[in-house]
Amino acid sequence: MKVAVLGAAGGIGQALSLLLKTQLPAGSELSLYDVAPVVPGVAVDLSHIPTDVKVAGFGKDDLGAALVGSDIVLIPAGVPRKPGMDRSDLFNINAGIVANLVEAIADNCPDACIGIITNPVNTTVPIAAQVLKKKGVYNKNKLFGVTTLDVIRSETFVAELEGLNPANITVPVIGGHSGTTILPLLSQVENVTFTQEQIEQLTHRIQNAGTEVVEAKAGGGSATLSMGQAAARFCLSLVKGLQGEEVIECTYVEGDGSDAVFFAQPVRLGKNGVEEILSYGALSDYEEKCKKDMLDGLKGDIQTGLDFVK
Ligand SMILES: NC(=O)C1=CN([C@@H]2O[C@H](COP(=O)(O)OP(=O)(O)OC[C@H]3O[C@@H](n4cnc5c(N)ncnc54)[C@H](O)[C@@H]3O)[C@@H](O)[C@H]2O)C=CC1
Ligand SMILES: O=C([O-])CC(=O)C(=O)O
Repeated sequence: MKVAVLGAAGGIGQALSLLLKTQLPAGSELSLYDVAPVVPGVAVDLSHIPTDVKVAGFGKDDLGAALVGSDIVLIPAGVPRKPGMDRSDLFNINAGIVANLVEAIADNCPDACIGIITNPVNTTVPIAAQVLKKKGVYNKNKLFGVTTLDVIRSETFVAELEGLNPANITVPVIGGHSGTTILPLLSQVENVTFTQEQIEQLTHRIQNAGTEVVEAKAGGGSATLSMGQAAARFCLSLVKGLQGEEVIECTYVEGDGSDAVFFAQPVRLGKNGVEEILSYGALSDYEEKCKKDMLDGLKGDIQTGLDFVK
């Protein structure tokens, strides 16, 4: 299994690469690409960890070499938020970065599964889809917006509130990855009952958890360590799927379009990427209203991405 990380020298990239170096199956290859000159050093540093995962670093002129033969490409390249910014404020810089990187993926490893981490995810995933379509290699079952951070935050916050082990909690999170488009389905958490007030407070905290980190880092960036963990979990699920196991994850994909063209929802991963888009089940009245209220915003974010690539 070959996994490429584009933006590997950044805050997320380094945390993610460390986790993959220690957790990918034996015999895997990890290919680290970044425009920052430190990237070969990150690769050398990781290569001293005694696991059977080969690491190679690629600088800015070697994107093709980094990508060739990749089964999975993860993209955390781009700029993060500062306090006072929305994720959509990152569009001007990050849209072009994602478009260029995805174009290179189309040229060098068109069959790879692609996980987009770069914000604004609601918009960068449609951009990636358009670029792949233009190149004639779009496979909707292999393009993912990584929304796993919303899932692990939900698991953590529910466990904290209820005094439970987060390992035993599952919370589906649907919609998108910014503000109210993040919709945790707290009505579906097993063996826990919340008051309406608790549901509203938890929902608000999960939707604003990115901002919580941005403000706590006070200008030093956004979530990197928890995102590294989230992306590693998602990547390892993709690996298991490609190896023939069935795994379920919530992720932002092109589905049947019944809510929006791109929508985060539970999917069954397998040898072909998405094997099946799963139903997210019945929503409570509150969740139904939250979904209805956010859909126009999500659709607008998607259209911005579709319009970016002419
Ligand atoms: N999907 C999600 O849940 C989350 C997404 N993010 C997003 O992830 C992105 C990265 O965040 P951080 O790692 O904190 O930022 P960072 O600034 O620490 O790292 C970004 C890296 O990307 C590299 N880079 C920039 N342009 C590039 C290009 N054209 N090709 C390759 N590498 C390039 C930079 O050199 C840098 O090393 C941001 O857009 C952030 O908003 C952050 C947290 C959660
Ligand atoms: O909030 C941000 O800008 C980074 C992010 O997507 C998150 O932490 O969920």
